Amino acid sequence: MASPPDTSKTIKLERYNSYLRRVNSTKLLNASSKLLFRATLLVALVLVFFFTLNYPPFSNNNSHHLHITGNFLSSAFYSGTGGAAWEKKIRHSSTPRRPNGMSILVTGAAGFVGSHCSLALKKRGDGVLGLDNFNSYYDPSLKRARQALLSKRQIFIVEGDLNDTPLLSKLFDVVPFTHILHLAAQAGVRYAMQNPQSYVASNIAGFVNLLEIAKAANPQPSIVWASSSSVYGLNTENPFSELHRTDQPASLYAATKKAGEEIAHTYNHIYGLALTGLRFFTVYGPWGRPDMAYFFFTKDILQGKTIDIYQTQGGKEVARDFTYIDDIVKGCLGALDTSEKSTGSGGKKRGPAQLRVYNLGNKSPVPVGKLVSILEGLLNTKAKKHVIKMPSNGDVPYTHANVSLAFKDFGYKPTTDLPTGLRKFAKWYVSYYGIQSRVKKENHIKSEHPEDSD
Ligand SMILES: O=C(O)[C@H]1O[C@H](OP(=O)(O)OP(=O)(O)OC[C@H]2O[C@@H](n3ccc(=O)[nH]c3=O)[C@H](O)[C@@H]2O)[C@H](O)[C@@H](O)[C@H]1O
Repeated sequence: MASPPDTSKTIKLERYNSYLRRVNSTKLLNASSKLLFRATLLVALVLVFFFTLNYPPFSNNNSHHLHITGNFLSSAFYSGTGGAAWEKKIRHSSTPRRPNGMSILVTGAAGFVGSHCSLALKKRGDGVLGLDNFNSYYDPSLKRARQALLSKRQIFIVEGDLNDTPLLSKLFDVVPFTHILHLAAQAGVRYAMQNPQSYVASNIAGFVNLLEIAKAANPQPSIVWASSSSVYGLNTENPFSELHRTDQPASLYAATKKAGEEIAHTYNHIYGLALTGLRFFTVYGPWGRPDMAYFFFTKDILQGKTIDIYQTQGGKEVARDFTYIDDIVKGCLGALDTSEKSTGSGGKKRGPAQLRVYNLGNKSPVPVGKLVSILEGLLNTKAKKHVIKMPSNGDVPYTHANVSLAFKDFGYKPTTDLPTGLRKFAKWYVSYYGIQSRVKKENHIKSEHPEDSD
């Protein structure tokens, strides 16, 4: 009889295998609980992130917020926006202090025209909330200084971009703005050759984004926005009237502003938004833009640097209808005051709405050579002039506004001539840049406190 097989080894092996299975299953258990623990931690962190921002996106009655919250979180995180305190500041800044006052969102509020208009609106009792991305197209410290000035007058500027849809939506959720004064833009005629995309991003994409938000808002705001004298481009009729051709822009800047006018037509036509475009003519004055000729000429003259003075290809002087900031502010307020209500609601047009375009100029073109001689007198310094043919950079030879339409509709009447306006600018300039002692001594320009200049 065959002896039974020796199973002792098999039994040992089975015991060993069962031991291994136990060990492995414990390991597996450990690994999966670790995984579970980490996932829970991650979820908890995300939740903490939501709630520390104190931002109530899910209780919002606008359903589109649900899918844009993620984007808003990123913008909120980087710009320090969101939260009850932030919303309170926004409401406080936007609340009118006069009966029937407006509640206005001013885009580009840290900019030249934006800061002046914000102060003027606040002064008469309107509620003003600013929006500005503080980009570095020119020295952002000047924008910060304007912001400080506005802040002293209880005007809050939200730091954000026109293309930040969730941010704009949020602002309209917090405040039912009656008006938008849209001045944020990529400005400058010549810079368009260096950075064309920035013009498309701000002046076209950003504008469309703002209009999308405005058309969906309830109530829809009325909108006044900055177009430009540059839309007249190669127009040769003179002075420029709103009836003249604007289909021959000479620069991409002008083309984007002209595109803005056509886009405004579309949103008025489809959604009933009331829109007014203002064609500004070379605006100058205290707190101005350092990229503009009168500003950098002043700087260069004081520093003894050579300045280029452009002539047309035919050897004629280049001229501009330089318009003083206070006149432009009056024009902006006049346009706001005569704006009718938008007619749409819930993103749908309910009837025809107002659509307007106005020139805001000075009716009095001045050659650039004359501008320089006025500055030389004010600064008591001879400029080192380099007269050259105007490069092919998008500039036009002259501008000259006919403003009779703006006069008829809201009494627009420019009152500051170039020598008077440049004197005010020079006073501000020497004070702001702290060079008053030198200029004052030599030129008897009494510096004025920057706040007095608006
Ligand atoms: O009305 C507008 O819609 C635009 O106005 C402004 O553009 P412009 O009228 O071109 O002003 P600005 O650059 O100050 O040049 C002034 C003059 O100096 C000449 N110029 C310029 C530079 C130079 O080196 N030499 C020179 O002679 C130059 O040829 C011109 O004749 C705004 O910048 C623009 O954003 C837009 O708002």
